[in-house]
This record gives sequence, C-alpha cells and structure tokens, in this order.
Amino acid sequence: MSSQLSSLNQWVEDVARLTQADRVQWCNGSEAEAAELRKLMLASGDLIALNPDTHPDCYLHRSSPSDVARVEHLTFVCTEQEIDAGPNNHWMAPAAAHAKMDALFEGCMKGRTLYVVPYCMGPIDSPLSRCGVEITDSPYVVLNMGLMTRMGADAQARIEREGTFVKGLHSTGELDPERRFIMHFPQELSIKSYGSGYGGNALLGKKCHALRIASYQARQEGWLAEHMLILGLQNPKGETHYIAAAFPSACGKTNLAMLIPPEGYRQEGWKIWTVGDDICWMKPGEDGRLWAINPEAGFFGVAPGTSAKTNPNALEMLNRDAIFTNVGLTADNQPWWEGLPGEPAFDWQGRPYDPANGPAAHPNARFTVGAKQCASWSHQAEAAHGVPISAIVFGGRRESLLPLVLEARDWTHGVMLGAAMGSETTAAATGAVGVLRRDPMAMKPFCGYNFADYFAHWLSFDQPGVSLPRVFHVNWFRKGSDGKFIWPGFGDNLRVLEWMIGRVEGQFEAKDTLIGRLPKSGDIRTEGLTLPAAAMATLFEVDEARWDAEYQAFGEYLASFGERMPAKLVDELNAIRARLKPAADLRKAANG
Ligand SMILES: Nc1nc2c(ncn2[C@@H]2O[C@H](COP(=O)(O)OP(=O)(O)OP(=O)(O)O)[C@@H](O)[C@H]2O)c(=O)[nH]1
Ligand SMILES: O=C([O-])CC(=O)C(=O)O
Ligand SMILES: [Mn+2]
Repeated sequence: MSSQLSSLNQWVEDVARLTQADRVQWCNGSEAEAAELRKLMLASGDLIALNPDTHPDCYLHRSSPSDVARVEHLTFVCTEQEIDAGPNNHWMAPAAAHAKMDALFEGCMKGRTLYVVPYCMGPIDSPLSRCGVEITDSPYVVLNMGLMTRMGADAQARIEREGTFVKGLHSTGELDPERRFIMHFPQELSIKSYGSGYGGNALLGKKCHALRIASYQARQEGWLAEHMLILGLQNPKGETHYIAAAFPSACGKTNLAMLIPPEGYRQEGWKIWTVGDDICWMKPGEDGRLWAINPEAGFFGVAPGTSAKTNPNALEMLNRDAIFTNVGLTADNQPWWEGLPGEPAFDWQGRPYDPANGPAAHPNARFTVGAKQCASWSHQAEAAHGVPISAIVFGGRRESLLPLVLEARDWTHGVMLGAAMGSETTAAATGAVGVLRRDPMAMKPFCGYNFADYFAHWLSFDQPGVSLPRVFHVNWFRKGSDGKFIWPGFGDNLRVLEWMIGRVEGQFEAKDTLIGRLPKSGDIRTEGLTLPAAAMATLFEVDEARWDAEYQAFGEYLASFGERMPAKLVDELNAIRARLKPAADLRKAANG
C-alpha cells in the first residue's frame, strides 16, 4: 500500500473513531451509488421528487430555515500567526480551533453513515488541478459534490499517486447556529466545518478548498485562485478570446458566463462559450500568458431571477437531472422562483404560498447541475492546459459612481481597480442586504490570507517577458434618478465585451481620463437598444469630487493593513489622487 493511501486510511479511521460513525462508505462516484443515495433521501424526506413529466430526475431539498447561506462571521482562517490571516479574515489559533472543532465532532456521527468523498478540482489529468477528500455525514453533500466536482474512483487514484490532498471534515451536526463553525487550516491543507448543510459552508471543494485553501497554496506556488467566471467570446471571424471576471456573490457571474448574444449579434456570428461560472485557477504558461482552468464540474447557481429572458441557457439545463435547494413549488410539483411565469403553490419552507410570508423561493435559493448540461459548455473546459486569458474583468453592484466599463492603464493600475472594488451586499451571505462594502477582487469572504500579501502577489505577476491580460472594471448596476437600472444588462452585456476584445485586438482607441480609459462615444454599439436619451452619457459620467471621496476612503482602507501593504499599490493610488483633487476643485469653481 502506498504511504498516501495509508495516510488517507489512517485519517478516515481516526475520524470514524472520533465521530463514532455507525458505518463508513467510500464513494466511487458511480451512478448506482448516486441512485442509492437519492432513494435513501427520498425515504427520509431530505429530497422531494419533482414532476417527472416536466422535470425528470429533478429533486427539491429544503434546508433548515436558519441554514440558507454562507456564514462569514463563523468562518475562520487558522494560521499560526494572526497577521498571516490578516484583518480581512476572522482568525483563531490552530490549536484552539482544533480543540473547539474536535469537541463538536466527538460522537457527532453516532447512528449516521460517514461518507468518504475523494474529489479532483479541475480536469482529472491537468497539472493545474488539485485533489481533496471530504468526509461528511450528509448524503446531500455527497450528491452535490458528485455534480460539482470530479468525484470518486479517478480522483482517489490521483490522490494515491500524488500524495498531497486537502482534508475536509464536515458534519451537519445539529444545524444549531450556535454550534456552527467553518475553520480553515491553510498551513495543514485542511478544513473543518460543523453545523451547516448549506452550499459554500458544506460543499468543501468549492469556497473552502478551491478558494480559501487554494489561494494560500497559489501564493506559495506562483498561481492565482480567484472568484471568477471564465467565458470564451467567439467573434464573427470564428476566433475565441477567453475572459475571466470577478464579481461578488450574486452579482452576475453565472449570467455572464452563459450569455446569449442579442439577436443582431447572433446573426453576425457572435457566440459565448461557458468554461466556468464561479472559480478560476490561473497560472503563467511558458508563453508568458495566463492559462486558466475551472476547478469545478457543475454549477451551484442562484435560482431567483433565472428566466427565459435573463438566462435561457441556465433555464434549459435545469429541466432534468438537477437538485434545487430552497425554491418554491407549483401546484403540479414543478420548481418555482421569482422571475418565472406561473404561480407558486408552496414556498421554500413547504408552507402554502402566502405573499405575507415573503418570496416563494428564498432569495439565495440555488440549483445544482452538472456543467455538461449547459448548451454553451465549452469543449475547452476539459483541456488539461486550460485556456489563455485575454482580459480580466472586475465588477460590482454599484448604483452610482462606477461607469459601465473602464480600462486600466496597465497591470498595476488594474490590480488597484480590483483592490478598490466595492459592492452592495446580497443574500448569498447572512446579514443585511444592499449595504456597500469593500470586496477586493470579489475575494473578501474567500481569500485565505492577508489581503496585503494578496495584493503583493497579484502585483508580482508583472515580470519581463510576460504578456498579461488587459484589466477592466464593469458595473451593470448603475441606477437612474428613477431608481431603475440604466443599462439593460444580461445579453446586452456582450456589447461591452465586444469593446474589451476590440481593445485587446487594437481595434479601438480609448479616452484617457483620471480614473482610467473609457470608450470613445459610439464604440460601444447601442443599435437595437431603447435607452433613455442621456443614458450612455450618465453611464460614463466621471464626477471627480465623488471619486476623490471614494479614493480617500480606499486609501484609509489600504492604510488599515499597516506596513504590509505594498507601497507600489499605495503609490499608484496616491498618484491618481494627486490629479483628482485639483480637477475636483476646478470643476467646483467652474460650477460654483
Ligand atoms: N440588472 C442586472 N442584474 C443582473 C445582471 N446579471 C445578473 N443579474 C442579477 O444578479 C443576480 C445574481 O446573478 P448570478 O449570475 O447568479 O450571480 P453570481 O455572481 O453567479 O453569484 P454566486 O453564485 O453567488 O457567486 C440575479 O438576480 C441576476 O438576475 C445584469 O447584467 N443586470
Ligand atoms: O458559496 C456559496 O454558497 C455560493 C456561492 O457561489 C457564493 O456565495 O459565491
Ligand atoms: Mn460564488
């Protein structure tokens, strides 16, 4: 027996003893295994079969009402030194965290089955991929990991060959919010999660491994683990450019990744290919470009708002072999959420629908589905070497200030634009919704180490001989004085992607401004849109005084990290501020 196998076996044995599980089941990822689990869950009521005529092999799962989103206040990064986790993370000393968690795990699987779930994040034969094993007592987690990762025998074989793997230990426990913690030990490549059965808290391959642990590893090994979608944009000449985009949770990654071009663009031959919708691992290749893989094999997407109008590709892939979590039901047992036609009969908690109780679907209701069911799924998503990235896009949900699109002058400025990201909060995490918060690179909840070191890591990619992607910032969410979104968004976002790729190919000039490069009037095509007269002007308005205030706050944020913050980033910001201030004063005097 290889030593890896024995270390895996040893760990499983130790956990089985600690948790006092009734039985241990090694998962091989077969269809028979999944069918057996579904049968078990249908019998226990953990799954409800949906209408077999409209939704064959589709199921509904209802979470405990107090367990419907990620819990950032209960999520910890446990490095030896607190400063390595940084002010951007909650921290606990590893020894204290292990003691706390092991006390919770002690005897917690009595009467339950312990599932051993080996998985590979990324194509099974890719050097960019990394493996892990999740131990869980939740069959829901096993089913979801089966859809979201390359799970089972092949992954186990790679682990036995390779040696290192991330150890993730999970129990739903009693689903008591007072006994719930998500702990990360990046220096040990391990995760302990207790008391939640929900998505990002429980499917440990996703946010816990592929972002928090992987970002830490990536820094040491010279790559990047990011909260980004990856799409291929094919132009009428048949050439495909790949774009990676970071938007915070519930800010449009899945929608952009599956975009269907507006009618006129379709006729010209434009097409979007989906490589990933949530996570991107990228590394400089021998040619100096960044090459990216999607470590996931499925989609765990936000259901509400998904419709034939906003995301037809997603809707179409959800009518078979899918799991729905916390959606409503129609009278004939179809899944229902706000944004779909028809009427709900039951809400996400199984109560007869009553608008007085709020929406029928929980705002963070999700679907889980294998990626291959997506009509726009890219053949390149399985490529071991990944895809070359031409453009990196940052974006947030901002009702004012941020223009529709902005291009960075160079890599350092691009890193600054990413670091300066802010977004209004959404239902993807528990807490108030719609509050502006800083969310650098959409990684605030997911970076497994000190943001100051993270920004330095990003800056370090600018080396002689590299050809880094161009960097952009977008905002689909700017609102007019009527309180409505100005930009139509969704499919029409292609118009903005077209401009970006035009910039990459040297087809368009841009307008240099104090905050970055903006499109020249007319370069973003608006034919076929019915926009209010001044819409484009409003979308690109630059208010120097408000930018100065924004960047003053950003400067204070950077300063809050102290000495560790790279001077290069601070200098970049200060150089911009030095020009903004006089411009703001000048404008004030002119208006004055
Ligand atoms: N106005 C507007 N809303 C959008 C646009 N794209 C997405 N949305 C809305 O944003 C919400 C979330 O979109 P998703 O694409 O699921 O977000 P995500 O970034 O993939 O979310 P996570 O899975 O949580 O990481 C949905 O309610 C969408 O309808 C857009 O271009 N304009
Ligand atoms: O992690 C989750 O639960 C879902 C998700 O993609 C996010 O919140 O960004
Ligand atoms: Mn996400």
